[in-house]
Amino acid sequence: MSLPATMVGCSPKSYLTADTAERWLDALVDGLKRTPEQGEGVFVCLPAALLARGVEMLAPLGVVVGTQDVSAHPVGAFTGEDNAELLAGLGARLAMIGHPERVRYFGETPEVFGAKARAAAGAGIAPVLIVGEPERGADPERIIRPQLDAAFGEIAADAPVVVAYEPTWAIGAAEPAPPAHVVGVVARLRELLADRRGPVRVVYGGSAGPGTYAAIAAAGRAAGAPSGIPDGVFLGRAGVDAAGFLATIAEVRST
Ligand SMILES: O=C[C@H](O)COP(=O)(O)O
Repeated sequence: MSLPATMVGCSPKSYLTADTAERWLDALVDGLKRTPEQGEGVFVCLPAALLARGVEMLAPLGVVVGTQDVSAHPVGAFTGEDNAELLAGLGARLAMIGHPERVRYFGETPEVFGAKARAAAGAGIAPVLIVGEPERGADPERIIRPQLDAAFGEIAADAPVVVAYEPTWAIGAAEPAPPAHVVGVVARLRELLADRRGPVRVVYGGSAGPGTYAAIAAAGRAAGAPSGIPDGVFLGRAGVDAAGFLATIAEVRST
């Protein structure tokens, strides 16, 4: 599976209901249809319950549709689980793995993340690996290396992956991580990912919205560190507002 060169996406987490999801999808379709690129370079990671509808509405525009989770278990007697084969068959091309909210609220461990990455990649779904340090001031590399290893120990070196750098302290915060900090970590992440043989994209998430990508790109240019500029941004709350998501898509495309 290939990945777009630039990737700007949204995980609406569990903010949507049946009604608001329909309005959100309608607004995205409407906004994307007004752009020459339509859904190129755009991705969404939806609750599994919205996957089929999201694929139906967004995939024809070229949006890459994925999920926020994937079962670590195969097809079988695992009540409540959404196995990777099922998700892939419904059109999922991405699955988020390792989000701090999965750790905090659902007790997921690096072993679970590894098993989920294996299941996703085995079904042809690219894992979106969420990595980042838990506290401001912590050494990102010390935390990120084992997070990457937990997944990379389970999937082939040529499997496509998206790595979302999301420092936990910047998720659901008043503002994103400082642009210079993001540039430093993303540049190092690209070095850590250099031995991957398949497509790899690096995006930034954590209170991102309109203005975030432009600020990081400006910091990367000012530092003479183009490798520190991520391939896109990954929105949570700000993207639940379709206008905010569309504005961010336009910004990334024009930066
Ligand atoms: O996956 C998305 C991130 O957790 C970002 O969420 P946020 O933009 O609401 O901070």
